[in-house]
Amino acid sequence: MKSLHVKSEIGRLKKVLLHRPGKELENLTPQLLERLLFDDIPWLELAQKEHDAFSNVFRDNGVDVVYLEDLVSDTLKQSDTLKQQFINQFINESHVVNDALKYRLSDYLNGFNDTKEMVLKTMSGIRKNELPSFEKLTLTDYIDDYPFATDPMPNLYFTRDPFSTIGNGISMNKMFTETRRRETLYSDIIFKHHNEYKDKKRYYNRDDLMSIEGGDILVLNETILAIGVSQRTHPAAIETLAMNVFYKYGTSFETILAFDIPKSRAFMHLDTVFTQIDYDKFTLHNSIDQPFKVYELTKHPSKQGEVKVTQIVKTLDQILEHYLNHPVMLIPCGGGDQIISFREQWNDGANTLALAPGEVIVYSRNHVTNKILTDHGIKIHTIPSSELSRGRGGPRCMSMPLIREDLK
Ligand SMILES: NC(=[NH2+])NCCC[C@H](N)C(=O)O
Repeated sequence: MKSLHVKSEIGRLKKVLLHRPGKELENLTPQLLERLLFDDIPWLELAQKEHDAFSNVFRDNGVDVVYLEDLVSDTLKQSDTLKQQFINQFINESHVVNDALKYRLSDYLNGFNDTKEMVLKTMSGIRKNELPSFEKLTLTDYIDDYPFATDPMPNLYFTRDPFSTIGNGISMNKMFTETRRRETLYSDIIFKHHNEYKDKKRYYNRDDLMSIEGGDILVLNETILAIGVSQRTHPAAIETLAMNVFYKYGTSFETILAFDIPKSRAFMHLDTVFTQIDYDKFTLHNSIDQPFKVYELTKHPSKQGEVKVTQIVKTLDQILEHYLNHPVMLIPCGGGDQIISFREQWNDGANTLALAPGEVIVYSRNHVTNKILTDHGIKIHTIPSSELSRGRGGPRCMSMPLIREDLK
């Protein structure tokens, strides 16, 4: 079996990548929330329990769960050089302001006997006052009272976004916000050096120019990708990915549908607008304006090596029916009720993760949407969500499928 294989959104899930939220959540303060893309401060202990319930749903359903922190530390344990290289890169990309602090950080991280503890420390953020022999050495130390030597990365539990499994390859995403950019250091090290994951085809790179995030990338089937043109994903990034998918690497993908969605946090990614729950059923954002502007990208029929772009303006169901070749049903979050829909959309009611066709993981708090799904014959696995939902992402955002079975 290949170590990466995802040719749909709904094929039976066999292996998934998660990150169990850690101390990075305890380094959130009201002052940092907006910049670190949170709306509230989750209580870590309960967030971890909720996350464990999430991972148990996978295990109970035959899905192999792997954790980001384990893959990274297994990779780094292979060689001291690699570990040092990772530490250096982490410090460089954390925008540490002076050399004295850089040396202290490097010593501190090298002082961990346990590589996984060291990795978790880079994720949680390092406070200046936890560095050994912290004393004021430089002008910055005297005057700058910012508490962190390196910022926490609270969004790491949204493993959907930093890289995306596409077929048997990946897109190593370039994150839109500075605060999420270092997250791809972890996936980068895995896909460069982990024995099972190294040397996979890369359709995008973290140092490419324009941003693209995994929440915007949906694998509709083995020939079609849907990608949101959002606040976070730039059209030029989609064009680069298209060139790589169509020409540079032989892949099965022939069409990319670029969905032009509103450029605002309320429509953060395409997977907050719709997710697939069955062959013919999708959830839908409660207040998206229709028709959609969608751009079809294909190999140019006459100009070798170029991408042909065709604009289509249609409703979402018309678009999906045309490309999937069968009728589809869109199920609006909250059933369209003015109050319920906004409330449940706020808690990612439309953001489901399929374990198999017609079987999805959802947040328990979105009980109205969940009931509608059940009424439509969908099997739902509910997970507790009072803390996890404060990061504004649902089950799809918190998971990156590595292997799905092909659809029949
Ligand atoms: N695929 C998703 N919709 N991810 C949601 C990520 C939420 C996260 N707080 C952010 O703003 O980046």
